[in-house]
Amino acid sequence: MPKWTLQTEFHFSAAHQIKDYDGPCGRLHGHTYQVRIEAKTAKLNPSEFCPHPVMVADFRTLRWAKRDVEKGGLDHCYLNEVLPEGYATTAEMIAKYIYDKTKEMLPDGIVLKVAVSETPNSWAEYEDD
Ligand SMILES: Nc1nc2c(c(=O)[nH]1)N=C([C@H](O)[C@H](O)COP(=O)(O)OP(=O)(O)OP(=O)(O)O)CN2
Ligand SMILES: [Zn+2]
Repeated sequence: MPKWTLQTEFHFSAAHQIKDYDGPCGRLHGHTYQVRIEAKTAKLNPSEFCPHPVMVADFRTLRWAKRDVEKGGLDHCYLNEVLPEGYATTAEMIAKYIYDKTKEMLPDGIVLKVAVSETPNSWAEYEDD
C-alpha cells in the first residue's frame, strides 16, 4: 500500500543524571539533545491547527518537546523531575517518553519512530512493533 513518511529533527537542552550510575553520568550534567521523529501512514489526517485531512501529522504537533518546559515541552528542564516515575533519564527512556506522549497526540494508524541523541556519536531509537 502507498504510504507517506515524515521526518522531523529538533533539539532541546536539559539537565539530567542517571540514577545509581557509577561514573560521571550519575552526576548532574546537561546535553543538547537531538531528536528525530519519523511518522508513517497510508491515510492523511487533519491536525489541531488544520481542519482538512492533508497531513500525516502536523510538524508542529510532532515537535512539541522542543517547547520550553513551562509551555509543555522539555527545553531547559531537569529531566529527572519532569519524566514521570518509571522513566529513567537514559536516551533510551527519553525516546520512549517522547514516543508515548507523541502517540497520545496523534490519530490512530500512524506508525512512529523516535530517536534521541545526547552526543553526536550515539543515538537511541524507539519504535512500534
Ligand atoms: N545506553 C546508554 N548509555 C549511556 C547513556 C544512555 O542514555 N544510554 N547515557 C550516558 C550519559 O548520560 C552521558 O552523558 C553520555 O556519556 P558518553 O557517551 O560517555 O558521552 P561523552 O560525550 O562524554 O563521550 P566521550 O566518549 O567521553 O567523549 C552514558 N551512557
Ligand atoms: Zn548524560
